[in-house]
Amino acid sequence: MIKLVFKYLEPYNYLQKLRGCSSIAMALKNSGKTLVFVTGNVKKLEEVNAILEGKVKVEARSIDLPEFQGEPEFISVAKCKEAIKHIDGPVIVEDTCLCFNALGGLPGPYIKWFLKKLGPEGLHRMLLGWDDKSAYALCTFAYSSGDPDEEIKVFSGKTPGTIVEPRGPTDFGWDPCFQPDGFDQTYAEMPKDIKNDISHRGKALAALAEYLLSSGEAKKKMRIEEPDGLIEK
Ligand SMILES: O=c1nc[nH]c2c1ncn2[C@H]1C[C@H](O)[C@@H](COP(=O)(O)OP(=O)(O)OP(=O)(O)O)O1
Ligand SMILES: [Mg+2]
Repeated sequence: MIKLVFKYLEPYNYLQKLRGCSSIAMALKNSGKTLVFVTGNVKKLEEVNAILEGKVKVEARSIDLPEFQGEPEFISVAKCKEAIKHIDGPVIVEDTCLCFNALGGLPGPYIKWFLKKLGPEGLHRMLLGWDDKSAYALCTFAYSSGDPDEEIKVFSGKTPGTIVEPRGPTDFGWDPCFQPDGFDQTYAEMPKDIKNDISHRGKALAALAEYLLSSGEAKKKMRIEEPDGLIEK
């Protein structure tokens, strides 16, 4: 009997659902083809490894991909097309946006440069003239099976929150100034497993894992197996 591990996606349940998803890990283990995550950001890699730990083995390749402009899906697909030039086999990349609602979604995909020049404190100050401090973090993964003729698939995760005065450790980007809705801690202050459970990245990876589990094509490419009893519908 086949069980769909990811039927719907609710906060707090992403990791629990991923934990039930060991067939992906088994498949990738047996496949000889490892899923390669191309990123130049070690903190992203840490989170991806923590979220997929024991389920999907991800091999990292540090390549500084171009910073494309445009809508998040376009950027992610463009990064993926660039990445598959360097990798033989299945590849994932992701692009992360931080979008301020008062600013029509900006900085969005350009957050990297705003963060670099202004820091988390400056990001908070950008909204001082606005009553609306709401924002959302958006993560867009793009997956290629490795076959350049095949369509690149996109998986997104979005977490709403508020831009606050920075609080907590400063080791990962804009985490200190983003407080997700329903929490009184910023991403930086909260335990890593809680962030990963509710984050833009956790949600996007849950959607990606669901696809890998349910897609016949991906299963064939990576020889994903579904042992009887592990999954049910
Ligand atoms: O969960 C996060 N919490 C806080 N900050 C974050 C997060 N995720 C990305 N960030 C930062 C990194 C970069 O300053 C910008 C996204 O830009 P983005 O192009 O996607 O990342 P990147 O260039 O560092 O790595 P990559 O080589 O995968 O493109 O936001
Ligand atoms: Mg980048």
